[in-house]
Amino acid sequence: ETALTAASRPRMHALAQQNNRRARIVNDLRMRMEQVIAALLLGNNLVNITASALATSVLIAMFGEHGVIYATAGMTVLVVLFGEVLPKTIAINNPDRTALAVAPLMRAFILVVTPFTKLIGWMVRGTLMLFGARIVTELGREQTEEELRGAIDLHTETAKHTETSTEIREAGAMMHSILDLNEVMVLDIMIHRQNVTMVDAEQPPSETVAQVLASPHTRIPIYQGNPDNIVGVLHAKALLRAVRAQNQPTDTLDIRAIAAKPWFIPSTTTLLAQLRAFRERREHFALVVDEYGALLGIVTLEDILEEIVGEIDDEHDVRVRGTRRAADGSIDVEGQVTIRDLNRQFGWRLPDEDASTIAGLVLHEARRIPEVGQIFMFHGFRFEVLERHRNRIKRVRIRPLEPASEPPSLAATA
Ligand SMILES: Nc1ncnc2c1ncn2[C@@H]1O[C@H](COP(=O)(O)OP(=O)(O)OP(=O)(O)O)[C@@H](O)[C@H]1O
Repeated sequence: ETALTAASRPRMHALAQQNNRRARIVNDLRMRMEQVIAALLLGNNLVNITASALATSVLIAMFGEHGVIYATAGMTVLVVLFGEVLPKTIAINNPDRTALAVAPLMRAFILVVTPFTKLIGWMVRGTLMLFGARIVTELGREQTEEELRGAIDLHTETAKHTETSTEIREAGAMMHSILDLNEVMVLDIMIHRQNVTMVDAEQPPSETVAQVLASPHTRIPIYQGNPDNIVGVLHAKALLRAVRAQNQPTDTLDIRAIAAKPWFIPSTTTLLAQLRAFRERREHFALVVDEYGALLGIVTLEDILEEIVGEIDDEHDVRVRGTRRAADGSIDVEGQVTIRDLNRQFGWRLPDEDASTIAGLVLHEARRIPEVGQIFMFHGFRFEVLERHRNRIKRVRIRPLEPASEPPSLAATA
């Protein structure tokens, strides 16, 4: 029982995948732990009680009434030593090997005593139900994930002083990020609409060509009338082909006809779902909309992959847009920069549960529209509002506080 409980779940799973018969039996037994415990206890008690009864009767025959004391002392030592401590110590020190070794025999034994254990099972369940208790034989999804995260950290921790520790730490961070994909939404990582390069469908095509050439990006959304009304996504290569194929002046190009159909996705889509959608649709670019269909921003395949592997810069990419290091070491950040990007670039741990942009975080913490020049201190950082436009915070200066001067809660000064 000790070995079965302590054996590594991931390892048994991996062995079973490689067709290891014994590992399959271990997994199978673990699925019905209730039966295993009942069978083992039955066998255990049967052996212990029979041995004690025999020893007592033999020793009484030899020493008279004192035989009871000798039998109790002798059997206690034997049972505790050879029946409990010794086998459990072996099992706990080598759970995987022990579990694999005993599993087939244990399964056969369980089969034989099934009629009795079934009876015991009913009685146990009946009694538990009487007290309103629930029986859990396997770990839930959340617990398994916790266990997996713990295993990753343990692995990283043990490699701390080895030559490959940096690689292992990076690999550990990637594995955590993969597990996060199911929890993070596109809203948290998208490029906000204000930072998206778009072109007006109604402007002269030659201007569009100039804008596409000037942009570091390959896919440019086209809007008609106002930026909320996206009518297509222009691929730079499609534009190049059209320009090349056309003998007339560029201004006669039909930009809307060249553009691909826009693909809109809800902002609450998880990164895992979006990754799958990108692969299934063989697309790299999606427009993120809120529940009313209003455009919030864009997300690309690269943005999701960066969540796993960290920043991927290609020859045209710009480092986190909207951040600049000030002379005193603080960072000037545009309001629309996402908290996730900042945390990643500067190794900070600002919370991104209540707001996804830095302006949103300041508004959330300040609980009012702050004035320019106002300073806030929270989450171990000092935030100074540098620029505001109407109700929007446009620029903030951020500086990590010295650990000693970190205030316990929000403090605002005008
Ligand atoms: N039109 C756009 N406006 C603003 N940001 C964009 C635009 N297109 C892509 N990005 C952003 O640029 C980064 C790189 O994305 P991605 O590599 O998919 O596109 P790209 O910059 O057009 O480069 P590529 O030519 O490799 O496709 C991502 O963060 C993505 O969100």
